[in-house]
Amino acid sequence: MTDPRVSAIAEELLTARKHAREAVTHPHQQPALRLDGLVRAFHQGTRRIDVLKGASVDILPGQAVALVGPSGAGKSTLLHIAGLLETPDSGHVIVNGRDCSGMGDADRTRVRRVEMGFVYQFHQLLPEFSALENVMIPQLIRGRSKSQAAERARELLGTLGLAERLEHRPAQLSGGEQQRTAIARALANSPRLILADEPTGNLDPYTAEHVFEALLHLIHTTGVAALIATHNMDLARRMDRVLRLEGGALVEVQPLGLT
Ligand SMILES: Nc1ncnc2c1ncn2[C@@H]1O[C@H](COP(=O)(O)OP(=O)(O)OP(=O)(O)O)[C@@H](O)[C@H]1O
Repeated sequence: MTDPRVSAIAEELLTARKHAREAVTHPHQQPALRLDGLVRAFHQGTRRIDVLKGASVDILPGQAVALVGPSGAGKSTLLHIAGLLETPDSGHVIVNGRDCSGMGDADRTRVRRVEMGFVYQFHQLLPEFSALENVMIPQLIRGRSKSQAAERARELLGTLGLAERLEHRPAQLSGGEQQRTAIARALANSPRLILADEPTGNLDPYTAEHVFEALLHLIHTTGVAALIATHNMDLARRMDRVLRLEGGALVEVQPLGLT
């Protein structure tokens, strides 16, 4: 017989996914992220590579959105632009209703710190600090007190199953534990938007599954919006929406129809 706690969690997840899908058809909510007509080309010698040719999308709070496409399609380029690390040749990045296109460096950094969390394939945790400290640091930078930051870090790491690993340094954690710590760090300041580039790409399939489930659970329970680039079609089809980069544009595809 299924453990009732498992059934309750499964039901909670299904309801959250249903709401996230419904949000697509009830776009009265303000998007956490709007990409509007992004264009980006690179020049190499005399050669010009048109990577983005008018990529647009709205992502609503609580939606986990997969970003797929073949190698070289422009997924990382799009994430860098959405994360305000690069500027497009034209087009707009609108975060929680604010157009960030014309912002200077200081404002872009502030929006990144306050509104966004980043998860990369290689977690980039600070090796000399414990898991707890790694999750506290972005909060201390934001001006939270040490005790508040520690409380929030404990709560997040506990939710991710790392309550017994708080004092471990990255080298003393498994790959999956390191990546879960990185997810906790990304969520530490309660961002409105998570941007993730192959967040489970360096993990074995079993560990990847656990890390992905933890990430999905947090997206659906906190209401953060997430754009997650992945080559893993099994993971992509379990997200609320799937966007494929095709010919420099974003095309919405049906998760269940993915190959
Ligand atoms: N700084 C740069 N200078 C020149 N070309 C670049 C630069 N950055 C990216 N490109 C080119 O832009 C294209 C898109 O690269 P991008 O890394 O965004 O693709 P991707 O979809 O993330 O690929 P992958 O799945 O392999 O990570 C590639 O052809 C790449 O060579």
